[in-house]
Amino acid sequence: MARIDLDLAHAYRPNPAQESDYALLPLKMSFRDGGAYALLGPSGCGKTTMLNIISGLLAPSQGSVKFDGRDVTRETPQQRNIAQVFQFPVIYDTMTVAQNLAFPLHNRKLPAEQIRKRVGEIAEMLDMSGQLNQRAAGLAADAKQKISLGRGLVRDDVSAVLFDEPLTVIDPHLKWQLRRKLKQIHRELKLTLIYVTHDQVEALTFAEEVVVMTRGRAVQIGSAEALFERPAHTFVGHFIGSPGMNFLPVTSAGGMLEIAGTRLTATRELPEGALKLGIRPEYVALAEANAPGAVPATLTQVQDVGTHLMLSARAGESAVKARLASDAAVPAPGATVWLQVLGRKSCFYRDEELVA
Ligand SMILES: Nc1ncnc2c1ncn2[C@@H]1O[C@H](COP(=O)(O)OP(=O)(O)OP(=O)(O)O)[C@@H](O)[C@H]1O
Repeated sequence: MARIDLDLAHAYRPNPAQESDYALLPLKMSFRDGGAYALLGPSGCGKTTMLNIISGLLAPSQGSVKFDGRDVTRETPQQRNIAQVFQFPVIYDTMTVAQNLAFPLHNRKLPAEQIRKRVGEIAEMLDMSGQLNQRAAGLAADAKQKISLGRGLVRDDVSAVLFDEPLTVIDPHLKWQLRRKLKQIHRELKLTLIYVTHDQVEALTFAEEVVVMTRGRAVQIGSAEALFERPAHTFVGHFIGSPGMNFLPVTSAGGMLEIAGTRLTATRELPEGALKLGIRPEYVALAEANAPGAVPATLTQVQDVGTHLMLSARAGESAVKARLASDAAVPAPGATVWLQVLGRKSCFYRDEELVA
């Protein structure tokens, strides 16, 4: 296993001049030895570019990649000792499940007994013990992808295992099971795992730390809790959560805040000037009229989604959502409600970056 340090940028075109010429803007970040990471972001944000630079399939146009302090920037995936699992199964159809799983170990010329033991362990973790002697050709797509996952995880001497949207071909129910399985396998094997996905649920259930990316930038690296509670960038607030964070323009002056036409006393020290207040729908509450930290809003919609109520309202020019208990007393759409938006859970942004 290795600690991985990136200090690089990448442009597919020569002589990049502006930000949009870069697939990855200059970044400096580290992946801890034995950590489970997800690279999360919308299509085109640079996830696969970053993964390919880590694996050695792609050399960065600037900067370096280090494994345990050693510069590996020009090394191939084989030299870096990387295992990879792709979107679609990469297996040998004519071999049995056991032979497929054993293949990376045979290549390393491990003793037969050790191979047999390790293949048995991995098959058990993936619930494939009963299929070891079946030919891969006859198996369904998801079983084949499980073999691919197993082949990625079978060696314990790799620097890291990289996954590029590995559950794409798996049906939703099994996907859920496999995500949990991968997390369990990580706890048992302590491999460094890096997992690319555009699905926040997949990233948040699998990884200890999630790297959130947008337009070639890694805007935050953090636990599910940190991304939810203290998004470092408005993109994270918006992208993580369902629905995402509410944002309201705020003017801060001398300890007072003007939010949606209402003047409120700031509950903590804030920079002066124009800011954005970010508050998760989970933390917006109904309040009494003129309550401290509350603003008036017009209720536009109330949805009962079974486990809770989702309120949509308009405060000044801003749309605000609030998630309330399903038995909350809520007036009909059109009514004025007071929404508690200031409190311990509020975050403040300037130029899209968290400032308080
Ligand atoms: N081989 C290439 N040549 C030129 N541009 C590329 C190449 N590969 C990717 N890009 C561009 O680099 C940017 C980042 O792409 P990348 O594939 O890394 O994003 P991604 O987040 O993995 O997206 P997806 O989930 O759609 O694969 C995109 O603008 C893409 O069009």
